[in-house]
Amino acid sequence: MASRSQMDSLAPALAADKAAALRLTPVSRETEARLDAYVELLLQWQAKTNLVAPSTLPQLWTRHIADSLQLAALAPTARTWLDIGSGGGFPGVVLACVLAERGGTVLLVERIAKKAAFLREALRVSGGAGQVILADIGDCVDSLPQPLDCITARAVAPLHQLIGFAEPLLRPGAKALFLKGQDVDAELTEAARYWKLQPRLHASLTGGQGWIVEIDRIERLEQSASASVAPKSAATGSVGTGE
Ligand SMILES: C[S@@+](CC[C@H](N)C(=O)[O-])C[C@H]1O[C@@H](n2cnc3c(N)ncnc32)[C@H](O)[C@@H]1O
Repeated sequence: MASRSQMDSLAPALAADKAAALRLTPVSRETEARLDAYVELLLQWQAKTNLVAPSTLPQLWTRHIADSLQLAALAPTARTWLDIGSGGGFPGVVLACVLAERGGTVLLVERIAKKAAFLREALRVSGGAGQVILADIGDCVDSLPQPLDCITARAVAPLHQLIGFAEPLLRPGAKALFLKGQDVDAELTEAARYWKLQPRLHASLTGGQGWIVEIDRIERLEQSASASVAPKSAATGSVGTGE
């Protein structure tokens, strides 16, 4: 566990970062309280289980929580969510905190037992609305409760693989929201070898080189094909217009 003095020395930076994050992605007092409980637990577990890159801890709220919260605004009517590879809880636990108030639930699929144990404890202390499934997503797609309204993933696998996981689950009216970094164009080009897509790209509210790839329809190509997806230059660049 992180020592008391380590946590105390982080407190001023975290307080400023939290204020910045909640200006970007405002939440209710109830959701904020849930997120506070989650953050406290994450800081306690961080020393024994590497849940986030240690260098990002002072920016925990902007780099991780606001990054996750922005997805809720892109699918405001979605009730049943699936987060693939939730790890330390991004975006899954954060979305569970939002959905506890909004109404809805998140399935958090994680294949590492220690992280799944953390996720269960995070849902317990925060009161987030979710369920943890300890499994490889490739092994449990067929047994997941359905229908799903929204599928998410961050930092889990290349886009073409995520699309492969999502394809059998993405019914009409549902969508996938994948958080991606600066290589999004290359990932879209690679994905277009296997899938016919019409993705929408949203620039991340949290800045940097982040993008959200929104996909609401996936067709498998019979044979490999050259790129058929829009490059980043055709992005909407807008968050909050996805519904
Ligand atoms: C780099 S971490 C990212 C965690 C979190 N999504 C985030 O953005 O902070 C990737 C996580 O995905 C999990 N993971 C990778 N492939 C997976 C799979 N096929 N099924 C379930 N979990 C997977 C790993 O165990 C790990 O916890």
